[in-house]
Amino acid sequence: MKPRPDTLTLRQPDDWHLHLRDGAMLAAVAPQSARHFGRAIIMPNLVPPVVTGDDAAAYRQRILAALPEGSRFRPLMTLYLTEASDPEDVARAHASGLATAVKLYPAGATTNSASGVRDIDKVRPVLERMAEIGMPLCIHGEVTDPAIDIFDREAVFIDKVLKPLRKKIPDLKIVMEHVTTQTAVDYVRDSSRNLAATITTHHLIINRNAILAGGIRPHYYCLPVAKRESHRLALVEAAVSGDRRFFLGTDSAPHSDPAKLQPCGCAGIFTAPVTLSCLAEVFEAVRKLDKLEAFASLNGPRFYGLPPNEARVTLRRGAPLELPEAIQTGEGPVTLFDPGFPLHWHVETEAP
Ligand SMILES: NC(=O)N[C@@H](CC(=O)O)C(=O)O
Ligand SMILES: [Zn+2]
Ligand SMILES: [Zn+2]
Repeated sequence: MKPRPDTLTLRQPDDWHLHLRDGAMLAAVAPQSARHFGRAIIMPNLVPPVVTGDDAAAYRQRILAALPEGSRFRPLMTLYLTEASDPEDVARAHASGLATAVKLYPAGATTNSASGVRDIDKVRPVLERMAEIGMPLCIHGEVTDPAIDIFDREAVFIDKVLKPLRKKIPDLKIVMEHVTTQTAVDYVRDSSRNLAATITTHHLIINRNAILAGGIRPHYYCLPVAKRESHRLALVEAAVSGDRRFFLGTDSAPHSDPAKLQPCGCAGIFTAPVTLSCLAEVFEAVRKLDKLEAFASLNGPRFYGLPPNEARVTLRRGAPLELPEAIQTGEGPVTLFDPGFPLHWHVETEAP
């Protein structure tokens, strides 16, 4: 049997789905991602949302201002698709290099999605324009029909929305964000082109028992909600497979503890600081550490048509990490994702 490796050097990973928020929260969480990641696709679900090219330019400046001195972290901006989005504005923002992608939230599907899309036909001119110019669409893939069980909303979205959309606009490049089901994994695997999926840190680690068994645990509540164990196993299999259509999007989504610990608490799990250590444990457990670089550092840039990062990070096995339970922010404490097992992999990065 091969001895277990104690170090692993990879091209610096990127995060293809990240919430940085704004104001005091942005100031606290941006350095956490910038420590480990080269780039991140920045989610636009602020209040009010980042809709236009001008909104994205201003938000990008606020993100850059929140980074530590000398940081090389690059925020890749997305535009929040509304029924009033202007195809010309979207195309201009893409052509100038300001916006990397557009984000589709079905109205009401998740945190700050009220300005999202109710009728997908209304945004067809934008989507057709994006297909022409090769601009990817990132999708929160859940239906919002209250008659559909929350555990089925992703699978129903694939049938009712995604399949018809991909038939109508086959040239549109789509990322199904934060997939949580075997159904979604199979759908992506069966597609021939223009479709990929991000997988989060937490969906590789928890199933729905983490939220509900033995007491209700709001810090494990996110959307799409974690599913049963067989689905988690399908996600792990996809992530470690090396298949280029699956890559890391942490969906690190900080909310203050007071906002989470409520009779109706916010959805979102804050994983950015522990993601690389968690992933190393997950990949190692199935003896696929050699596939971590593809998942975290190579497949994402390839789908987005960008070069992988030149910098390297080294993961080194050591004593279990001692992590704070929460980070302090100007909006109150934000609890860190606890994977429920010790994290032995320490992250060493090249100095900026
Ligand atoms: N994933 C979540 O549970 N929450 C995200 C929104 C999202 O990505 O759907 C958030 O912005 O808090
Ligand atoms: Zn989402
Ligand atoms: Zn998200």
